Amino acid sequence: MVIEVKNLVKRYDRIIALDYFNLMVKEGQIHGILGPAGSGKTTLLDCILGLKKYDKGSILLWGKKMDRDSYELKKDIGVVLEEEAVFEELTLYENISYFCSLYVGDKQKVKEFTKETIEFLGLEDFIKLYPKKLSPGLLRRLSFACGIVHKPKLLILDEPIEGADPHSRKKIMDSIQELKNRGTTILYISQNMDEIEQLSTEITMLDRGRAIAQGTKEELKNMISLGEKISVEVYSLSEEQMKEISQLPNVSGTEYDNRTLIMKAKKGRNNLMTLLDYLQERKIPFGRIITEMPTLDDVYLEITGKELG
Ligand SMILES: Nc1ncnc2c1ncn2[C@@H]1O[C@H](COP(=O)(O)OP(=O)(O)OP(=O)(O)O)[C@@H](O)[C@H]1O
Repeated sequence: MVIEVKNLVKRYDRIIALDYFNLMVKEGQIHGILGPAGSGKTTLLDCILGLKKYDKGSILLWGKKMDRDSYELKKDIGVVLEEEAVFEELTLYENISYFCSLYVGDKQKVKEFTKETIEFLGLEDFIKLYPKKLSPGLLRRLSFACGIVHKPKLLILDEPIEGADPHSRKKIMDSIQELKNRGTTILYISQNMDEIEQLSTEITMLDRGRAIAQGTKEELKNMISLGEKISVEVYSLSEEQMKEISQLPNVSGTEYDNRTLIMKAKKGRNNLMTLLDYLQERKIPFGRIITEMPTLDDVYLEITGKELG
């Protein structure tokens, strides 16, 4: 196990930021931590990195306890935070090289790793620029480069693509996937369900410091009763017809807005057929049909009663 967090409790006076929180991250996984603002993500990160003391529980990295001065452990970890932590007085090249030299002693290796990382993130054309001259997307790529240049075995990412343009987002997301393919273990902390869904092999959902659900995205989606969301373009529907639709078998919710009927159905076969049969029998004209499987937001909503935000 790469990360093992057991019954972690962290309080700030009366606020319980982590409430008997458990997490297991296996080697080679991308483990996503998904939770809204204030759910305890940053606190968890600080505790794992040994930057904050906690009240109860234990945290082990590769079976060892991490402290502020656990240098041997820290050199195997790369961290990329939401806020850029680069030096304004160093160029892009110098920043990446500096972060590498913190963990890699051999000067030739530092050069080699720096060059490799610059190519990996497509930063060749910007090596002489100072951070102030970089676009937000390039700055994100620079931060990411500084976090991975020493080839850590564990990469901890906190909202790593927040504020980046689509091109830089894709570049970073592809790099994360590639690092995983090369065997890096990744903890991906975010409020964004799409990023988590796209990358994670395993997901932990966090609500008020508690791990409310853990598993693969398929397992999480199977935990809830919602099976699918069917949207049908319908030009008009009476209240009576809406009521009848809401009483069809398996239907758990209906909405009609902007000429679109949305029917939420529990897991089961033929939900779409049942609805279309109803519309046809009543000779109600309809247009485009879209069926969607539950999203991680639906899972979060059903378990906590709140949206991810
Ligand atoms: N230094 C602090 N003193 C008091 N309360 C704090 C402190 N840091 C965090 N908290 C509280 O602890 C809880 C968890 O906060 P935390 O920042 O870990 O959540 P988060 O999920 O990272 O949120 P965000 O995405 O907004 O950063 C929140 O209720 C927050 O207000």
